[in-house]
Amino acid sequence: MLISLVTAIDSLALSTFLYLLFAFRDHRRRRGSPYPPGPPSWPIIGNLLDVPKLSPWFLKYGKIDLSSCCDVICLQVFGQAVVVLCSPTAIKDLLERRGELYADRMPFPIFEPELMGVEWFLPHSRLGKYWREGRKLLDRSFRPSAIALHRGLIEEKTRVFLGQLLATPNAFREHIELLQGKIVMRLTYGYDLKDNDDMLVPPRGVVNITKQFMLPGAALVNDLPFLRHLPSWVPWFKYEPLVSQCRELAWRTKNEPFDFVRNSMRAGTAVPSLATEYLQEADLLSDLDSQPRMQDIKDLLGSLFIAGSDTTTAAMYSLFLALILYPEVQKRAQAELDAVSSRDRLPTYDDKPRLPYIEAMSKELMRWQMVTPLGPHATTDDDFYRGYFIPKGAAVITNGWAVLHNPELYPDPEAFNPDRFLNEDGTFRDDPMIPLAFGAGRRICPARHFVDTTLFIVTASVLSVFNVTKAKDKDGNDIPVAVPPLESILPDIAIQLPKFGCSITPRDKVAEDLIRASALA
Ligand code: HEM
Repeated sequence: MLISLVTAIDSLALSTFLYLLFAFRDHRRRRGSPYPPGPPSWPIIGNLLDVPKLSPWFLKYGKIDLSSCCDVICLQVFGQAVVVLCSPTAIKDLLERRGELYADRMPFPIFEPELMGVEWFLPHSRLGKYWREGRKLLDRSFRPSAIALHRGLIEEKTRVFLGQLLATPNAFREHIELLQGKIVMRLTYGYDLKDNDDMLVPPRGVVNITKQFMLPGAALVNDLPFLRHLPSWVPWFKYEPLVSQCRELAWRTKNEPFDFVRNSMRAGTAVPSLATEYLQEADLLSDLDSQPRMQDIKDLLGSLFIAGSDTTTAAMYSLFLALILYPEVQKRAQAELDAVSSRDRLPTYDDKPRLPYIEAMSKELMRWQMVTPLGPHATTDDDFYRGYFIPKGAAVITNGWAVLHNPELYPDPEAFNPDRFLNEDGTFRDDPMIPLAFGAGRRICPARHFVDTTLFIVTASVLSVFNVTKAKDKDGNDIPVAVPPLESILPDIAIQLPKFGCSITPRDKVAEDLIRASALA
């Protein structure tokens, strides 16, 4: 009895000592500055219970009054600081002006090679040689002047897409997925996808599994990394089957298409692509198995489909939702298109200067159902901002949704209204805030101009030949469709709208003939 009392007193004394030591060191490091304000927290777990489980983060932390001082919020989860930036000023000040300090990513122990095996995925990779060299290559390949080289590819695949919409309009969601897959696989590997199962099963599987483990609190091993050393048969390790499955899919994601390129290069049949370009430049042609440079290029290329699939298909999917909900927008866009192309050809990217409304529509798409509302960065050193302390290793989340849905900046923000991006004389008005849809700072999406171009071409092409309206029930009545309430959207890295139906019909015989002729061209 006496011994256990002594042990209890010892433990209490030790805990108090450690707590005071930690508090003292923390205070010295903060130089007396407080962390940014945030909700009250519990001991040890901190704000774990404040991490939204059912509704997305941007909803909970996007309703903050941006005119107040609380556009920088701090939560603590198991001692990990999570800073949420909710205003353009805070995002610019920190992610852009102090870019180097805010360009890291959070470690995700569950992504390590011996667990899920996706540590090579560039958007997750920590700062270092792999990221810097890979990022340099991507910035070059996706710079605005280089996109001109890819326009023909986007237009070609979009024509095939129109043909598929004509043949099986009800499968429009699958056609969108295939369109995106075709564009990225051809661009990256020079590979022509045949259907949605061809080469795409592994990367889609990786996307579906990894996204389940990325939000704070989603996998205990991310917060308590030592848990990964426990054997996989320990009962709490309930996600082990998914983890092993992901490891195998991740291996196939980067190796299968890369082997295709390597074999076609050896056979002299390779189609020019990012893969052939990077390999030629790295002077690896004489030794196609050279390590580790080869490995880095393989990893970088493998990242592209994963990074671009859910995101771009979600944006295209929201185009169809906007078209059925806003028929007046559709009519105006078609009138603009008809004036430019006289309906005897499909529009091309070169028509853009004369299609300001279509350009405004593609910008509004990125704002309206913003696909990636949270860009998670991490700090590489301690920082002080407006008198607050932001520690080294803090997760820094840019709440782009809060900015792009702020009613002071975008009145009636839930409405799809391309007029936001038009001047009074009808010319297109650029908006410096819209790139937030692609993140901010050094990790901003390198493919943003490519995505802009794709959305423009797809929007213009679809509207020039199709009418998109609500689907009908068996009695011929419109099936109602609504924008899903934000509360119903599950937390995800890229927001996916729930499935909805629509009727996609050629505008007339002229349009139908044009689709058939272009799909064959
Ligand atoms: C609608 C389509 C897309 C959206 C909304 C989007 C959005 C984003 C966002 C928010 C980030 C993180 C930015 C940050 O941390 O600040 C990102 C990173 C990235 N995206 Fe995209 N993206 C899209 C399409 C694509 C496509 C088509 C590709 C490639 C073909 C791509 C490649 C990448 C890569 C490689 C990164 C990692 C950059 C880095 O960590 O340095 N994205 N994207």
